[in-house]
Amino acid sequence: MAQAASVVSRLARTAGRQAVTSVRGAMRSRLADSFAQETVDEIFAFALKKQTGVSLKYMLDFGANPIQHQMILSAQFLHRELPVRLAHRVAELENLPYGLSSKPHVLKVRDWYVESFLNLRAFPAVKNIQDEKKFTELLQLIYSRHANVVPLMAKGVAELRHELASEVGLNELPEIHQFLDGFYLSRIGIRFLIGQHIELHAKPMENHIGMICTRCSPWRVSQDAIDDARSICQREYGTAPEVEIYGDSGITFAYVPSHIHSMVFELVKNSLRAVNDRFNEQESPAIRLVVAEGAEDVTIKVSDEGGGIPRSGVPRIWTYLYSTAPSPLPIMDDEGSDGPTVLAGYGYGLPLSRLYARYFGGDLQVISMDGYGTDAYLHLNRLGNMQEPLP
Ligand SMILES: Nc1ncnc2c1ncn2[C@@H]1O[C@H](COP(=O)(O)OP(=O)(O)OP(=O)(O)O)[C@@H](O)[C@H]1O
Repeated sequence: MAQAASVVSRLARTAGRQAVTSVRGAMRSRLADSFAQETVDEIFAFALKKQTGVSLKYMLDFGANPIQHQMILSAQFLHRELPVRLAHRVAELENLPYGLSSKPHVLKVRDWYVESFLNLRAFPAVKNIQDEKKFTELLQLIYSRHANVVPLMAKGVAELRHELASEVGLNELPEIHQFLDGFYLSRIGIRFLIGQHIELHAKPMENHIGMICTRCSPWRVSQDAIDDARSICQREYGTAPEVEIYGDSGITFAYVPSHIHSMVFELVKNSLRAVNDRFNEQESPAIRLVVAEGAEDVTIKVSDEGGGIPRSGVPRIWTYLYSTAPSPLPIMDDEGSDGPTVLAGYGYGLPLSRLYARYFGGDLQVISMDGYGTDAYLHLNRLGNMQEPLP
């Protein structure tokens, strides 16, 4: 697992470096159309700085006693680190192939990154708890500004796919997938760091250090995710197959419950759809979810008898915008408001869930038995001492 994650981070770092070096000319000119030369130069300089990763364990040790001194240290770290990470992403967004950089939705996302970069750079050094409080307000603003980045990027990529559909399928555009993987992975990291700092200010919850629950129960979180996925399935299909949980209900470990929830939700949602589509009105076999604890990982397996995935289609399930569900397009309005959650259709569920798992050194594997069903293995790194993968 650690090996897989380090390969991801190595690939992502290489891609990031290439983007930064080759972007020099294009970035300076396109950015200069919308921003002052001084801003362009500053972003360019920050895009060449090295990003600094943290581990879940570091966050746990650091946030165990969020005394004022630590809050200030955390704010100082973010004040230094976030502009570097944002500048790296601006550089990439300016240098995308096939004209993706000039798509209005992508430009809008880029402008959010530039705005947040400028806000952070304009903020004076954090020296005391008053500065730290104001800085946290800025972090809140940035956090909500970027809330709809995923749907907006999806819209830009969907537009590109539509344009190129006659020449080449998006699945044949590995650069776009590599970019999106790195971009979304970085976003997960940025939002986790900001979210963690903001949460340290919230009313303390038992066994919680910010967003991390030190006694997170994968069983309980999975049960919630199952309930949520089944209720959406019920709404769409009028019925929802049973989901049975097996394994040790007493397992607890330090992890971010909201991450587990969203990954399990996606997996169960996929299984519900497959089983429902295969069995229609007939009585369907239950989906089985197993929770197991090993020395390194907590693994959650979701197995269904929904007919599986044809072998030739398996690599495509990891690509963005591949879905066999009828598209719920228009994806979202310009502001990216999601509307009601639907059971499937964007093709983001699996690739994004895998990134969430990899962010903390875990992984997601999907093994299909065509004609029978699918097993998804979600490996969660229980030690959390992996360094963040940094694209
Ligand atoms: N358990 C499964 N059984 C059969 N096919 C599956 C299963 N899980 C995934 N797939 C296939 O992989 C495709 C991509 O899945 P993914 O979760 O990435 O996107 P989606 O569910 O179509 O859309 P969304 O972005 O809303 O999650 C699905 O459309 C489906 O064809």
